[in-house]
Amino acid sequence: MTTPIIVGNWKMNGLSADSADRVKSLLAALAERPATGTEIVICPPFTQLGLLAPQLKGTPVALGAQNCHMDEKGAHTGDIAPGMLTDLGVSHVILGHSERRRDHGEVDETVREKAVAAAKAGLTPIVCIGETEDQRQSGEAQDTIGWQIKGSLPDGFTGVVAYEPVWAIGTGLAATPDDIKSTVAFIRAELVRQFGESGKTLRILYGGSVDAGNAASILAIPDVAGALVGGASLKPDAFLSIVYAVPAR
Ligand SMILES: O=C(CO)COP(=O)(O)O
Repeated sequence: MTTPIIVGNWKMNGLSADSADRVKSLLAALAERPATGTEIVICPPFTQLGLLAPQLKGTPVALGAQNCHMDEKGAHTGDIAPGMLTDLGVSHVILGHSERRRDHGEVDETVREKAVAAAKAGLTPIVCIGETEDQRQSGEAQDTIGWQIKGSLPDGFTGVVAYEPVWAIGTGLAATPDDIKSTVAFIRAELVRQFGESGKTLRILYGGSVDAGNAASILAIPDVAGALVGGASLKPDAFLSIVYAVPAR
């Protein structure tokens, strides 16, 4: 059976005090009302990982990073190796987010290399794919996603795929459940084409303006295993509403 997964991507938000408070609120609520059977991951900025790791140890909330390098170590000023993340107790890593593709020249090939390195270090890669508004308008959404799947996911991939239409990120305009359903069906078909049997069980998340109001309708889509949440993950109440909106399957 597929384990649902809700991932909070804090992006470039969080100083020591507010991060610790946010985690404290999450843990207190989850102690009162556990979300048994749902994997919950928060991905704060690198600077918070070492501080939050002890707070999260032994709790139902796992710790993720927002990027990593593809090399184990070496002359890469300002970069973080996968093994440095596991060393802190990090278990997941977001790779190929559209904001990194946009701001840092991240391309499918580097995402793939990072996914290999992350898995080798014992991290679960969460690889992001999704079309821009221009690609959508010009009818290239599926081609784009198809290429991203081929290019970003390495052989033997066992991580998580996050479908995040770029136009839906941070806009308050989530894709409609019908659109998500048809795109996820396309992604599933591509995964099966690329990976055979194992492509049938890889988890697919949706991300892009998921909030407390729309989470239930998105998470009810049969092949959507969870959500990658940006803005709403900074508000414990909203994030918890999304966690609790996971349907029993
Ligand atoms: O990019 C996202 C998560 O990775 C989505 O961000 P928002 O939920 O703020 O739209």
